[in-house]
Amino acid sequence: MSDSYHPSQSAPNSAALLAEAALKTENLNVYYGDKLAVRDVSLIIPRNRVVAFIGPSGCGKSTVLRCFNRMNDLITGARVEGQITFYDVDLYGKSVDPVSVRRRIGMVFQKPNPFPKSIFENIAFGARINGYKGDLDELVEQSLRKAAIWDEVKDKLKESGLALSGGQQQRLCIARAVALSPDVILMDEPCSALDPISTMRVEELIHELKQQYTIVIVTHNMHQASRVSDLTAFYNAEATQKGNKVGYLVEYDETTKIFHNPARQETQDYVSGRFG
Ligand SMILES: Nc1ncnc2c1ncn2[C@@H]1O[C@H](COP(=O)(O)OP(=O)(O)OP(=O)(O)O)[C@@H](O)[C@H]1O
Repeated sequence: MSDSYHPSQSAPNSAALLAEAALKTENLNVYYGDKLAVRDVSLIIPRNRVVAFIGPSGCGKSTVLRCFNRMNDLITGARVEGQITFYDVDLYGKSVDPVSVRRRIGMVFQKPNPFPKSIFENIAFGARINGYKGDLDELVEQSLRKAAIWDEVKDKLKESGLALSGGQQQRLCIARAVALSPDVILMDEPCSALDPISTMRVEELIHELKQQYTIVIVTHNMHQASRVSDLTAFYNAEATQKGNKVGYLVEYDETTKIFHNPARQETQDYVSGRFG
């Protein structure tokens, strides 16, 4: 085990953690084929908090994020060891249906990916196939309002979601995730394809959404991590003897601590831009 790994620092004992644990990983290892991609991640994602994952490219941020809603199940050869619990239920337990996991733990991707359908159908479609029995008009309006895009689209609900700007498309995708009433929303670099104004809108939206949802966001933008998150997990990667790189969690704590007074020198080096 590397000198840089200190398990005690992967579980902060801070005020931000006083909320109930929504997600918890214990000694999580993720492999692609026989290659270990991330090792020994233990952390708690508290309910109704925003947690940012930061770190250099390839350190496993997206890999860990995808474990939270079993998206890695869809990648041939991907394998998880250790435990992930979602409100104390083993997320990888034999009786757990990955599709229902993804309903409760939604995901927004780097590139906005609306369905090639109307704005209305982008929201209504998922609800309908999930057997939603309520008023679809109401659901569409409420979801678009929660994603702060209702005013911009309310007069063109029949138009294609693909005709919206990139920033609007991303908020539409957030509305689509919200419409399924998830507990957690995972966001994998949700602003990296957006201009600064759209980015600001999405960041404001994250602030609003955390009243109701738990959010985990992967971001390369450290200003964004410091603006939007309550807690930050810093990952790094190191070369193994075989010459592969393996990611690990260096430090996890309140965002202000990670950015202004981290416990580890490698965190300090990264947040001050000295590497990565
Ligand atoms: N589908 C896949 N198949 C095989 N290996 C993968 C796959 N996805 C990721 N990896 C490997 O797992 C490791 C971690 O990748 P991951 O994308 O999780 O890192 P990341 O920190 O999110 O990187 P980035 O910031 O560049 O998105 C890398 O070595 C990567 O090559």
